[in-house]
Amino acid sequence: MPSTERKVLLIDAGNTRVKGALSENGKEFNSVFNVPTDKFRLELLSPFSNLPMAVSSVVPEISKIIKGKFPKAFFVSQKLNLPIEINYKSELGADRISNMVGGLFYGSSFIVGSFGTATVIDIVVDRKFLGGYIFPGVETMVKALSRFTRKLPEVNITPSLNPGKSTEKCISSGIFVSTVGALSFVQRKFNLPTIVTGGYGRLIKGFLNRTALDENLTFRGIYRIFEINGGNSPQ
Ligand SMILES: Nc1ncnc2c1ncn2[C@@H]1O[C@H](COP(=O)(O)OP(=O)(O)OP(=O)(O)O)[C@@H](O)[C@H]1O
Ligand SMILES: CC(C)(CO)[C@@H](O)C(=O)NCCC(=O)O
Repeated sequence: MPSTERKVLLIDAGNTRVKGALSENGKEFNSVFNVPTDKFRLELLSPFSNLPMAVSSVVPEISKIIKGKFPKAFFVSQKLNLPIEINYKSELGADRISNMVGGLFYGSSFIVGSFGTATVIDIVVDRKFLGGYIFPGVETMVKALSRFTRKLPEVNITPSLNPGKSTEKCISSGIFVSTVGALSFVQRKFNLPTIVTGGYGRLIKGFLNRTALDENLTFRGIYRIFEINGGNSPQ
């Protein structure tokens, strides 16, 4: 079989951006697109329409349009056979499931920190999901402060834990400390190695101990879940 036929198109549809990557082995990931969620168009998938497709989506509209055109596309969900035991009273985000399964690459007990539109911290102990934390993502905090106050501007975040001496620096440090501080608190509580992913993961990693950065964590998990559920077998 030519190698192109074994490639899988992986899609991570988040609230701010939709990302696509190709992988042949679940270890290397070649980014093929990364677009704002409201600019996502099916044409982006046309060059890959012959490949199997595995999707993690937390955006129902994106799931719907992909399913409409590609009914065989594989979607990550709690209903699948998963290598992590999950007992959750709501529908757990597909990105959280994928990130935790991606985390198994590093061991069977860990913390995942995902810094997207929302910041999510999830705890896995002995391949069992213990629970998590969801709070506003870094950019979401920036926007919310500006939106709900009269005098606070939208600022760029500079990674610093030092107290600010201007409005801009106070907001930047405040949001940075609140995000790094939350993860640091959870690390102290659970004493587990940590994997961070998402836009601000790179900036945050440098301020924490026992923390690895994996920008492909979601793709890693999607691929693994696809594989475990026989996504490679002919239909
Ligand atoms: N390399 C980077 N350095 C700093 N900030 C970044 C970087 N990449 C993305 N960001 C910012 O981080 C935020 C989160 O980005 P990321 O792509 O991880 O998630 P997202 O797609 O925005 O979130 P979601 O997955 O929830 O849609 C975005 O607002 C983006 O502006
Ligand atoms: C928490 C987010 C927004 C993080 O992307 C996503 O995983 C989601 O929409 N989750 C659904 C709700 C939940 O996981 O409990």
